[in-house]
Amino acid sequence: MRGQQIAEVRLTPVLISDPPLLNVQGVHQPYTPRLVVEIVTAEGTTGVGETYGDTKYLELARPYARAVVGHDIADLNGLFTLVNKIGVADSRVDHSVDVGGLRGVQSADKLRLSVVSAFEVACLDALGKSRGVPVHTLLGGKVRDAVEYSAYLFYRWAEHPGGAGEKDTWGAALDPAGIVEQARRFVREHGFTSFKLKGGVFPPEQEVAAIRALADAFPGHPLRLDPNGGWTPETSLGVAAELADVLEYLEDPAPGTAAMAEVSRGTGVPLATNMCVTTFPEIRQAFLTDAVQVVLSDHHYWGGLRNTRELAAICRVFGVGLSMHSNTHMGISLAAMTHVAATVPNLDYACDSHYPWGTEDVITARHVFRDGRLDVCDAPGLGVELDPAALARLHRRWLDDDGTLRDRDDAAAMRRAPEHATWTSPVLPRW
Ligand SMILES: O=C([O-])C(=O)C[C@H](O)[C@@H](O)C(=O)[O-]
Ligand SMILES: [Mg+2]
Repeated sequence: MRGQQIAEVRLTPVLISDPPLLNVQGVHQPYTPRLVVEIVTAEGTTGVGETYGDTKYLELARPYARAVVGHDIADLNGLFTLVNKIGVADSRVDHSVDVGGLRGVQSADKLRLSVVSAFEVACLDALGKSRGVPVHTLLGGKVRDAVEYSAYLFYRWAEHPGGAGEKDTWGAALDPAGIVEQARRFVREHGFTSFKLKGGVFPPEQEVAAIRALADAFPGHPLRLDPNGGWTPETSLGVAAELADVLEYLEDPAPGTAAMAEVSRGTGVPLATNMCVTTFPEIRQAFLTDAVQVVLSDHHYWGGLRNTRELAAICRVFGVGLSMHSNTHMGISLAAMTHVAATVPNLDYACDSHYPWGTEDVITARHVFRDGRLDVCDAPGLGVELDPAALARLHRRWLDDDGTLRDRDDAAAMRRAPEHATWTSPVLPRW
């Protein structure tokens, strides 16, 4: 159908505000790069997608945007054939954990998948709009009417070094009492009933104390701790033993599949990952060695919504649980996450989302969590509308940036604090 062919692609990199959230690598920058992809069909339907906006993704997205012109939006498999023709510079491929994202290896394929995912989502959005059906229908239909998210708790500073970026009213959270207070606000404002604490920031005993404080404040609620590979297997086993009675799962306690398998052999606490299983080729070793019991999917780097469902099917076969990972993102991605999560029967855990930390968006109406859940939208496509003025404003910020913030680097952001002027991302495991 000619009308379904892609006539134009608009790529708009933006910088969105991000609070000073701490992790094992450092601290979030005041603004995070994201890329908005708009696909316009010959008949004039527009679909939107969102992905990482760092330079390494833009470098691929630009030639890819030219390559997909003339492509039929319904030919979703063909999007992958086309992206495989885009070369990736060797310098972009890195088998260590990247300094900002904490998302495991960066293979050429994974970079390509992170780009194609936004185009796949945009095509699904356009296809849904042109057929008058929601994206979840195009994925086979929803199996639930609401998707549950967990409160994503972070140690954080009150503000960015030098007062940079946007101000917020959260204040600092650097000890168990601060984390409990943060959790209470998340509950008040969004109704979350499960909690994840981003760890790897302080020595493990302090983070164990924070989880204990959460368990006391919210008895019986699911709790997770994620130090992003910050601990040795021995330390991980110590933490697992201390928190076995309250943890729903322990996320990436130790770096790499072999270390995770070692931890797994010594504890009954389920281990989750968004670091050692982030691509299809990594699944085999991890599952065969029982290194992980839960995979945190992320449609951005797994290559879109249909690949997420393929991952879910593999997890189902192996009896491995599925949850959802999140980096800083906007409402287009949250809509995409919710549509795919609605269609996966074995999405057994509340999904992660940074969204409640965000204050800026490119959609006209921000998503609202009720009782920690998002209703699954039945409007055509993703069910979100792009706000051109907001998009232009956030793009302006990207244009005005001298390049410092266009590539996420949590270690560099940390060095901007005078007391951490010599900070480098720690060699993992740190403790
Ligand atoms: O391990 C995880 O869950 C993440 O990678 C989520 C985010 O990257 C988080 O760690 C962050 O943004 O600091
Ligand atoms: Mg994680």
